[in-house]
Amino acid sequence: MDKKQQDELKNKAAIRAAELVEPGMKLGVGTGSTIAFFIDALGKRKKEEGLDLEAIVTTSSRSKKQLEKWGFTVNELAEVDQLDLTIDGADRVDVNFDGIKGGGGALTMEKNVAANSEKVLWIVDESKLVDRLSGFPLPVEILPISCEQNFRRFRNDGLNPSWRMDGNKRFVTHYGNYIVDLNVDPIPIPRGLDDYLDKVVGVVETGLFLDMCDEVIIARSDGEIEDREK
Ligand SMILES: O=C(CO)[C@H](O)[C@H](O)COP(=O)(O)O
Repeated sequence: MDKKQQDELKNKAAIRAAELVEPGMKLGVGTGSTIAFFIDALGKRKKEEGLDLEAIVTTSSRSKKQLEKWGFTVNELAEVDQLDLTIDGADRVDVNFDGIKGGGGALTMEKNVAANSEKVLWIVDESKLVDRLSGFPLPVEILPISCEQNFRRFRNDGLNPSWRMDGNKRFVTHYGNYIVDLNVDPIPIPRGLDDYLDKVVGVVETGLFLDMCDEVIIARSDGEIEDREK
């Protein structure tokens, strides 16, 4: 599938997801190229139908800017008690609705927003669907203070780490941290790896999103849009 076809699929799935947003909702909005299509579809609903939301929270300055361009007022998560629905993309989704996220480096915000949402919906094209989490490095956000020690620890523990780069410099997250991508493919026991990473002092968050997603909208290459609920 070339990029143009993949973008068409992302756009189709994004339009379907935007139809599920109800007036008055408190909505979480993720980050990425699929979500950029979703924000445009949501913005069109605002323009054409006057769609009004009680609150909208997002997970990157990129998405925030795009939402504001469509006239939405963006709230901070801390100002909102509980979100009704969060719509986001994903890098990989397995048969249990567990996923890898953080390809765009926004995993910490994305996980915080998802964790404070009644329902989480991911929109993906079918290339992201896998039986077991595989085919995409696992992003881990780490504090700069102990980053060298933690990088060595991951290497010694066989997790094949690589630094996320931005040109010839290390990529820096919204919170001023680094991202290490772990090249474990497939991830044999996602819960076990998440528990291990959770115990490493200096790990801020991982791109393993386990037991968080409730629904996935999948755009298939045959043109069909599939809506799977857990
Ligand atoms: O987790 C993410 C950003 O941190 C994105 O949701 C994920 O990378 C999917 O991106 P795209 O829609 O561009 O394929």
